Amino acid sequence: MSFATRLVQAVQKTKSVTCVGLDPRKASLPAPIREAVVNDRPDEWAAAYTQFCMEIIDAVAGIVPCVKPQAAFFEQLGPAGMISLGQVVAYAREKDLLVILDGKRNDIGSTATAYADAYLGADSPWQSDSLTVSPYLGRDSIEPFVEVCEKRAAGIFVLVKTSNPGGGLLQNRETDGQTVYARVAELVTEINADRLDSHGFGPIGAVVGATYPEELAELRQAMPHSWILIPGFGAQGGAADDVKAGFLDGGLGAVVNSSRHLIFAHKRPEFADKFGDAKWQDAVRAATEEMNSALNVVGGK
Ligand SMILES: O=C(O)c1cc(=O)[nH]c(=O)n1[C@@H]1O[C@H](COP(=O)(O)O)[C@@H](O)[C@H]1O
Repeated sequence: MSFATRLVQAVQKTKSVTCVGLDPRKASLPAPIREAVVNDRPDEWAAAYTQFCMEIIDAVAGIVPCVKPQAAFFEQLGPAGMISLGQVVAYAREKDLLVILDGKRNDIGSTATAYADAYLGADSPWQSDSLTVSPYLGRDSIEPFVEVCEKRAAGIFVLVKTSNPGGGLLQNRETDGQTVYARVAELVTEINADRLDSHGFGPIGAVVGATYPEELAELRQAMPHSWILIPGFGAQGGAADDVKAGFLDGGLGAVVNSSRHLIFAHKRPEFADKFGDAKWQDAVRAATEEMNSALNVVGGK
């Protein structure tokens, strides 16, 4: 079954469009996890990240469709971090969560094939369900991912309009009367066109930030066959009303990522007193349930 169809089913089963971002950061880890690191060694931190992410996965399994491990935080720890990333991906899949690996990879076509095989291929050591991909090397750099997606029923999310304030420098540039992000969206739609599942979704999703609600509305129209991954909710200022335009009629078509606001919820004033470091897992679950409710109100399934 294609990744897009599996995402439809996961959203319907969990009645949630929340994606929990797994972005472990040393300084923000709850005390019970941090205290296990005695000698400040990368392998100790890696074990802490694995423990932290697995407990988050336990807290949210069944109430969200997917998680998004951010490779950067694991890469910071070197080889031990990469082992941790592999363990976290495997554990999430074991718990029936779809994994969007956030690596923002790409390169010239022949190297893109290696990235595609590495993260999504049949013999991939990671076995991720999907991967975030940069479009700026052009169509021939995306096609190797599409091939692997078809072979292994995987998916990709192409960066179309990112959530950061500086993204517009290139993405909002106009050439031939069209913004660069609109051209990327057109490319995504072209590639999806003859690869649709029974719900009308193709394997090529798109990333559009919650911090740009007007562009999100425009891009929802421009990419009717894409799942849209919407990061920037919570810590970056995006709120439920900002992501409303990302959903198709019926509440499908978008998943909204939040990382810091969910995984470090024990530090947020509204959860700190009730849960604190000792019950940090309960804070993750409460914050995730709160996000689910907020998104359901604005039309997410
Ligand atoms: O591809 C992404 O997930 C992504 C794209 C984007 O435009 N903006 C963005 O914030 N992200 C990622 O989404 C996560 C956001 O984290 P929080 O700001 O803590 O919710 C980080 O892992 C970012 O790398």
